[in-house]
Amino acid sequence: MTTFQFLVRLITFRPLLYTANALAWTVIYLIPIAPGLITQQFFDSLTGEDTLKAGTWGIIALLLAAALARVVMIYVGCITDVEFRFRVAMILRRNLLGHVLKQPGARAIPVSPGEAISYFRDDVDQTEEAISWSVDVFGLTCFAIVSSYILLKIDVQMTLLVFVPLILVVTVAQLATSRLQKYRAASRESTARVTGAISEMFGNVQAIQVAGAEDRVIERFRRFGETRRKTMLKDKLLGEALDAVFTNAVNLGIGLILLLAGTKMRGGGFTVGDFSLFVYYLTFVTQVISNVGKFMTYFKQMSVALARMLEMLQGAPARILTRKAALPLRKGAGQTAEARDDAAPIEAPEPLRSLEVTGLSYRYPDTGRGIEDISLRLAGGSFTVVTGAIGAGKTTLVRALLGLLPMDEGTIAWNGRPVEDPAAFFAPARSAYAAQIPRLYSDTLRNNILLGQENDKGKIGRAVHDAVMEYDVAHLQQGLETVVGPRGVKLSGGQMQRTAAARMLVREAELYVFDDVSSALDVETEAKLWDRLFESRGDATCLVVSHRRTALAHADRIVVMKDGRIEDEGTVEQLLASSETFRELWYGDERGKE
Ligand SMILES: Nc1ncnc2c1ncn2[C@@H]1O[C@H](COP(=O)(O)OP(=O)(O)OP(=O)(O)O)[C@@H](O)[C@H]1O
Repeated sequence: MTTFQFLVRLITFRPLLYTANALAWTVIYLIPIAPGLITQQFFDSLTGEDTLKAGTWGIIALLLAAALARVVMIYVGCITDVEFRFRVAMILRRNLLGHVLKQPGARAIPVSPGEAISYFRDDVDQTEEAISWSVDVFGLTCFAIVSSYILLKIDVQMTLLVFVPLILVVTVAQLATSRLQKYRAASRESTARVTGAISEMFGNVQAIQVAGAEDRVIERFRRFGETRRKTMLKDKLLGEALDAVFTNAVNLGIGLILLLAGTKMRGGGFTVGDFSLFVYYLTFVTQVISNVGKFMTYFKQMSVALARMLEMLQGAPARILTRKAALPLRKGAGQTAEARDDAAPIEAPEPLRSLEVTGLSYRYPDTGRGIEDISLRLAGGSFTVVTGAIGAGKTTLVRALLGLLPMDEGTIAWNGRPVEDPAAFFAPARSAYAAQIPRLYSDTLRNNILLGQENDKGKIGRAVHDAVMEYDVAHLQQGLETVVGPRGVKLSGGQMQRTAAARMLVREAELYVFDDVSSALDVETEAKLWDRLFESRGDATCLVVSHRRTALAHADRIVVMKDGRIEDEGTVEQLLASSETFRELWYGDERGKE
C-alpha cells in the first residue's frame, strides 16, 4: 500500500465526517476573501472609486459579520476536526492492537515493548496529523483559486509575482523531502531505542545491580541519548530550514509587489483599494504556502510511520490497518455479548482421552531453528515429560502445540478430532499453561494467581495447596493480599514459579502444560508438587518440560528431544538403556545435586 493509498483509505473511513470537516475548513479559508474585498471598497470609497456604496458604518458592519462568521465556523471546524482525528487515530490503534492480540502469544510483537509503545503513540499521531492537514490543503487550494481569479482580474503581472515564490517553494520542498524522510526515520528510530532502553532498564534493575553493570548501562543509555540528540537536531534543523524558505519566499514576493504597485498607482491603472486587496491576500498566501508545506512534511512523515506500523503487522496485509470496524466510544458500548463470550472460559469441555500431534514443525523465521516433524500421543490422564539439552526445542514444542507459535506444518487432534485453531482451542478449561519465565504483575498475590478468574475461595485455596505455596502464603505479611512488586520482585524465584503454577492450577483444566516450572524448586518441594498434583488431579493429563529426575521419575512416558527432533521415547528404564542423551541428562542431574 502506498502512502497515498493509505491516506485515501483513512479519509474514506468516515466519508461524511471527513466531508463535513473539509467543508467547514474550506469555508474558514474562504471567508477572508470577503474582508479583503470589503477593505478594497473602503479604500476606494476614499477616492470615490467604490462600487458598493455601503458607507463607513455599512463597511464596519460587513467586516464584523465576516469576522463573526469566521469565529462560528472555526468553532464548528474544531469540533469536526477533533471528531475525525480522534476516530482515525482510534481505528488505527484498534486495528493494530487487534492484530497484535490475534497473533500467537509468543510472536505478538516483533520489537521491544518500548518500541511498540512508540509505534502506537507517535506513528499514529503522525498519521492523524497528515490526514487532518489534508483538509486544510483542500480549503487553501480553494482560497488560492478564488483569490487568484480576483487578483488576475485586477492585474495579471502582479498576480504572477505573488505565485512565483509559491512555485519556487514547492520545488525546493520537493527536492528536500527525500532527505527529510531519511532524517525523520533516523530520529524516530533513535527515539524508539531510547524508550526501549528505559523500559529494559526498569525491567532489569535487579539484574543490572547484581552484575554491577550500572556504569555500562548508563554509558549505553548516554550513547543512545547522544545519537538521538544528533538525529533529532538534523531532523528539526531541516524542518525549520524548509519553514524559513516557505516564509521568506513569500516575503520576497511582498517586496516585489510593493515596488510594482508604486509604479502602477502612479500610472493610474491601479487603485488604493486594489493595493490593499493585494497586500491583504498576500498574508493569506503566506499561510497557503506554509500550510501546504506543512502537509507535505506530515505526508512524508506519514510514510515513515506507515512503514513502522507495517513492521508490527509482520507480513500481514496492510489493509488490516484501515479495516472498518465499530468504535464503541460511548460508555459501556464495548461490552457486547460477543466480547463477553470471547473472554468466557470454555464450559465443561469434552474430557481428554487422547491428544495426538503429527508432523509438527515450526522454524523461527530469523534463525531457521525450532522443531521438525514432531509426532507424539498423550493418553488421557497420563504424565508425559519432554526432556532434552538446552536449546533442544522443548519450549518451542509446547508453544507450537498450544498455538502460541504458528505451526509451519503438522496436525493436532483432540480425541481424534482435528484442532483447526490451536490458539483459540487450547484455553481453559481445555488446557492451562505455565510458561518457563513467570510473568507477574505489580499487584496482590491473589490477583496474580486469579488473573481475571472469579475469586472462588475454595478454588484458590486448592490451587495454592497444589502449587505447594501454603507455607509461603502463611508467612507473607499480608498473605494473598501481599503486593508482589513489579514483575514479582518481592518473591523468590521458587515462589514466582509456584505462583505461576497456582495461576495455572486455579484454572481447572483437562490438560496442564508445565514448561520447566520446577527449575528453581528444591527436590523436596518439587516432589510435593507432583505428588499433590496426582492426589488431587489424578485424572488430568500433564505435559511437563523438565530435565529433573523428580519429574522424570513420575513420568508415564518420556520424550527425549535433540536438535529440534524427537530422538527417543520411553520410560526411565528403557531410555537409560537406549538413549545416550537421556543418560547424560539423568546422571547430569545427579551430578548437579552433588
Ligand atoms: N525467539 C526465538 N527466535 C529465534 N530462535 C529461537 C527463539 N527461541 C528459541 N530459538 C531457537 O530455537 C531452538 C529451540 O529453542 P527452545 O527454546 O525451544 O529450546 P529448549 O529446549 O526449550 O531450551 P531451554 O531448555 O533452554 O529452555 C534453539 O536453537 C533456540 O536457539
